[in-house]
Amino acid sequence: MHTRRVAGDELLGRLPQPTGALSWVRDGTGLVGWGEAARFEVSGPDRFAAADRWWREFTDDLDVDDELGVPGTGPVAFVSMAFSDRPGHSVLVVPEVVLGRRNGHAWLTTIGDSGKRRVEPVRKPSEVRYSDGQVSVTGYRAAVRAAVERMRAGELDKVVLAHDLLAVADIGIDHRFVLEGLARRYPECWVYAVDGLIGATPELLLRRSGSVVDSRVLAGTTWPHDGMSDDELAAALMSSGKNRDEHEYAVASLVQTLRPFCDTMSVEGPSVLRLPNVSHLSSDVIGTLGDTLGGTPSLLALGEALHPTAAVGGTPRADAIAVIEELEGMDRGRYSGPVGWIDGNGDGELGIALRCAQVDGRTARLFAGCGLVAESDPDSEVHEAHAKMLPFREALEGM
Ligand SMILES: C=C(O[C@@H]1C=C(C(=O)O)C=C[C@H]1O)C(=O)O
Repeated sequence: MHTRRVAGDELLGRLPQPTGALSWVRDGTGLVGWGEAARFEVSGPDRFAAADRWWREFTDDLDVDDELGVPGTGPVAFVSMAFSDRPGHSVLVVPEVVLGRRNGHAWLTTIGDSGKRRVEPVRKPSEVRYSDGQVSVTGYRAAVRAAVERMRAGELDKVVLAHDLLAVADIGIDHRFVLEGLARRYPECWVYAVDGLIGATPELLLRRSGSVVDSRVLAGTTWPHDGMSDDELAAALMSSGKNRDEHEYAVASLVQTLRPFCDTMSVEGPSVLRLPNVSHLSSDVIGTLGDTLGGTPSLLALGEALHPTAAVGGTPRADAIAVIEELEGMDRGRYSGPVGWIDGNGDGELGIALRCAQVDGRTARLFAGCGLVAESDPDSEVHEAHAKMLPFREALEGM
């Protein structure tokens, strides 16, 4: 395999075909890929370790010719892990072609003699119809109410419940059309696509660049309502005890899990991250990895320890997972699991797969969830989940 410097500043615009897009792009930088040189699928509680092992063996056998030698050059796999230990299906895809841009570098990596693909024009659907997914809005409201009762009874502190929505377009969905729409409206988010899971997430589970790791924790959300200005919404979010509690649980759980791996750690925040559809309380956690026996842990090994954070599971983690299994009543698939890319040195970026849908032909299954605490109101949470589905809906409809 070869990595070469290239000129040009397009990423998503270079994807040649309507399906099979691979993407991890934020504000014009990142990686896109196409073609499949290799694929690894796995499920179960050992999925992270199995994926890590497979990737190490795969890269050990490669003959790499890399002109640049920076994170994202050389061998790269796009990663999308299932939320749940079971059921669940996780996947690593090694593209035939990777196009990357970062820190003033642009590069093209190819495996074998591949790369030439017919370029098909991007297609826009003219009609999209929606219907209930596995969990309707009514079912979701009831599940939220039941979860809030459990928290008022002191059974747990926080749990994240989600529901889904089906969209059917009049033509096969062109992954590139959705990705371009998401990237245009959400430049602050990581716009991703792996094996049909497509979305724009504002939340970074973990990035590893050598010994430095960082994470963006989000929890505590508001959305435009009651004619409030953006500044009023942000001020209300910062001073909301309910949202600050929810946020604190998420930061504390991340720090606690990452600490054993780190020599130093710091937290910046919370501040308000403003997106077109919602605003979140946001904190950045930065750490330096310490040397454990045999070196520093890979991104996938760290992802295994961190997932699921309180942003998508809850607190305490095991109690929250049990409540999700009991009350949510759907298979999340890869929604709310880690998604991103890894390279041959164990570096890379894993976001949390939010604001997304699983796309298959003309159908997209959209997901959104909300962090619940004892003070949560079921009607507000229904509105919040609706607001979180807007990015994908608007991109699919071409708004
Ligand atoms: C679970 C989702 O989002 C998470 C829940 C949040 C909240 O409840 O405030 C905020 C950001 C995410 O951590 C989702 O978008 O589906």
